Amino acid sequence: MMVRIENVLSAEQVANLRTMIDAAEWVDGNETSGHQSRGAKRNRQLSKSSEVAQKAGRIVLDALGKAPEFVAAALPLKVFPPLFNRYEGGETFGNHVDNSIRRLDGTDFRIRSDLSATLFLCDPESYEGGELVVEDLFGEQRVKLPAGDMVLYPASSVHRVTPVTSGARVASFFWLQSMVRDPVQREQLYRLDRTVRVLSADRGPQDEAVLELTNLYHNLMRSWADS
Ligand SMILES: O=C(O)CCC(=O)C(=O)O
Ligand SMILES: [Fe+2]
Repeated sequence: MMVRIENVLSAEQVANLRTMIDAAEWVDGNETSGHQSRGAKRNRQLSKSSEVAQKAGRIVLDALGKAPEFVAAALPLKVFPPLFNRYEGGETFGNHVDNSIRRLDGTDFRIRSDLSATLFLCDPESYEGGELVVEDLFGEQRVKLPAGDMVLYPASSVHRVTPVTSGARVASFFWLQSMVRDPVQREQLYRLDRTVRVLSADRGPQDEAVLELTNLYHNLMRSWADS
């Protein structure tokens, strides 16, 4: 399942983040590449150990925690500290897969990457190319979102970023482990949650059907979720 989450960051938050990160030191994006993706990747990243990256990452994490649609879709258990990337002058990230397990250097913090995410930090009109292309069995999904919006997509997918032929594409990207490992179960929970919210807005939270479906949601979570 691919999900678009709108307005994770406000325009003001995007502008503040950009001021903070644009002035920082950008290094070769292969700092965080696995063996397979190394040859495919040509971009820049904020050095993961830099203070600015860590501070900016905490701002993104904080915003994620306040984005109910993100929480409902991802059911996050552990989020890897967000990173920041930048593509310009023809830079690109060819077809690759994301590592299944990620460990934070020098710590025992480790996640299984169930979902990958890109949070866009610039307007789509400000650059050419730079589409995130995610392959699934149906074909290719092409994503290029307004600043402040993010896409969640299966970490199991082959994906790429097309060359940025003018302007610059700046984004935050990260991986997370979901409480619900199985993507089919996770999607059903998300659909049920959305339906309950629609019904609840219509009938009120005390409605008998709303109560029963809410109970069903939580009982499925009890069966399927790690916590
Ligand atoms: O820049 C993006 O949107 C995706 C980056 C990516 O796929 C990665 O770093 O593994
Ligand atoms: Fe990737």
